[in-house]
Amino acid sequence: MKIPFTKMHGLGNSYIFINVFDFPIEEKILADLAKAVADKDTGIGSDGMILIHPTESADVGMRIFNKDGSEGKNCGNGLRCVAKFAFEHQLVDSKQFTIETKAGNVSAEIHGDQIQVNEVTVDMGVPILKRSEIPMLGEDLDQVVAEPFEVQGDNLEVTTISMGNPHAVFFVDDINKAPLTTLGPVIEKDQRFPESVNVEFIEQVNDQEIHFRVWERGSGVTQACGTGACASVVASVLNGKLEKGKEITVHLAGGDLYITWAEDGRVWMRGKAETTIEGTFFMD
Ligand SMILES: N[C@@H](CCC[C@H](N)C(=O)O)C(=O)O
Repeated sequence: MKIPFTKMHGLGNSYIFINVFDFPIEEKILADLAKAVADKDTGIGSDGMILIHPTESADVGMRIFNKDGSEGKNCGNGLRCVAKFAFEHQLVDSKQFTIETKAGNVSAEIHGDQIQVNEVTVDMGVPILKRSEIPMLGEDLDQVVAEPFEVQGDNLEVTTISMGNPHAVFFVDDINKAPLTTLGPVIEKDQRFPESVNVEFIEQVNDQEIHFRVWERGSGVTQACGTGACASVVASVLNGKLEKGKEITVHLAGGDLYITWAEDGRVWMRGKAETTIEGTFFMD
């Protein structure tokens, strides 16, 4: 099978995008296809795969698959890339439109024009805080903020947020010493998170900036995570480290995202989306 693809990234968080408006793909091969395209040696190399598909409920639909073939429900960097792709390929006819995800519909706005999309803003919706809806096991509190969390003998504090997908946020004094590759994979699969979890480490810089590193569920260390950046700003506000209603610059390994947890409860994300390769993937 010869599959046309576009490789895009948001701040280095890269996905292989397949436009299934033009090229329908059988459901049963999706997990294997995601693993195959993501493989850097025998495939293209990416953090996963995203399908851009027709839908009745929004202007365009998106499905995200992690590097290990598991399906996520939301992807902030992917949303900005899908918005750029849909606008540039005229799947939509205005700069503001809606995108369906498995976590619900969001709206996106293009900054730029057909020649150059500079940035995309996405209304990421209202974060979910209730413990059972993260989901996280334990007493069903309305929010889990700075809760003691013992892992491999380390006594940490966790704040959990769902942006349609689950995030466990930990504050550290020095981002360069965050236990990303040691505790990241352990926390990802911790039994307290029945659907596994994306793991973020945050260092507060001042009242407008944070440093951010992520171990993503199903993909491991990535250069950036849009939903994780949103979750981290929400977690910082809940811990009294940042103010609601202010735009926060999140410094990720791959660049900056601008996130606001607005007074009305909605989270806004603004940042770049870029195209790197177009081609054909050969699959047996
Ligand atoms: N990189 C993404 C999130 C992708 C999905 C995630 N790994 C999950 O399984 O929930 C982003 O930019 O938000």
